[in-house]
Amino acid sequence: MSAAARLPVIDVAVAVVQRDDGRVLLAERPRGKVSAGYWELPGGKFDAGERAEQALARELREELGVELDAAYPWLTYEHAYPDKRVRLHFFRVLGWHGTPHGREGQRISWEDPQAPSVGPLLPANEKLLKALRLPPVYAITNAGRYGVAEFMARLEQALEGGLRLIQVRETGMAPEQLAQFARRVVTVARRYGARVLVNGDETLARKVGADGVHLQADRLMRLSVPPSTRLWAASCHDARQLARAAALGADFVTLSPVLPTATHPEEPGLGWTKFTRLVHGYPLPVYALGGMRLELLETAMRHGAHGIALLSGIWDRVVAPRAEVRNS
Ligand SMILES: Nc1nc2c([nH]c(=O)n2[C@H]2C[C@H](O)[C@@H](COP(=O)(O)OP(=O)(O)OP(=O)(O)O)O2)c(=O)[nH]1
Ligand SMILES: [Mg+2]
Repeated sequence: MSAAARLPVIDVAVAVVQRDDGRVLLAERPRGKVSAGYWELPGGKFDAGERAEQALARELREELGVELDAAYPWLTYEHAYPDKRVRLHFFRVLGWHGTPHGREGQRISWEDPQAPSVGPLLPANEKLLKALRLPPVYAITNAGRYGVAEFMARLEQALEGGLRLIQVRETGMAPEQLAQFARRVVTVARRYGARVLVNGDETLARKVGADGVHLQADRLMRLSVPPSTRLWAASCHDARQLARAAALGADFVTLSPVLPTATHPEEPGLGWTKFTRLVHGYPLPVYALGGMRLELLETAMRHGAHGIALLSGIWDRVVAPRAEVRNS
């Protein structure tokens, strides 16, 4: 056992307070506390007998003078400092009242998680910022259903509507056709700053200039070394697979099937209760997959999901074009 593993773990509730414009509330650690001068997300240690949500509400009141109305559990991960280990229980704070201000004399600032202008941040927060850069919707291509030309039009429409993360998965295409299709998806995604993962094939992902690879669960379980692409994700269906993805350091996972799907309507799926149980305490962002519709995003988040993954529930939808997000 390493020295760090022997240190007791301190549970900490941490608030991800995000405005509609995506900016996140960061606070400077006050003078006199450990790591003074570092910037962090507001929060603090559980008091004896407190549950995570209670600690979160109390810390927001004490540190920022705001009352918590609604928070969804998000990631939970541990970080080892030289002299201690902390288990950070992150929550997305979606409702609060009052005006946040530094009640302990600390500076606070609403920051773009992509490029915070304050710092240094606590080293433990790096993973969190990476997770924050993942959008709420992950769309899986379905050109087999529409034909490539029609699909590309729908993809463009979804990108106009704000889609920023795509998985290329076309089981019916021959290799050359798939490569050509994946290239087209990457080209159009780039114009919107959207990221693309290719299902199952690292070599193809590199060849077409995609951001990474998305592995099926059986590949994940056989893997000894994680893919070296910028981004990688895996499909999980149970606790063992989730644990494996976490151990290998995936950027995110999908967990499925949550609800009955169009292709397997007779299968009940995990249901939200089991989904919540599986993702409770999990360190990586989880997209709920299976029977999802855009309307279910908030339900999924309430049950601990980072977001939702959609295969059919997105392309059928006519998304109103928003001229202002076009950056081609
Ligand atoms: N609040 C917060 N703490 C973090 C983050 N990342 C991280 O490693 N930590 C660590 C730093 C601290 O060792 C611990 C939280 O302790 P704290 O000093 O905020 O605790 P507290 O608010 O209860 O303060 P106190 O009662 O000890 O004065 O967790 C983060 O993003 N926010
Ligand atoms: Mg604190």
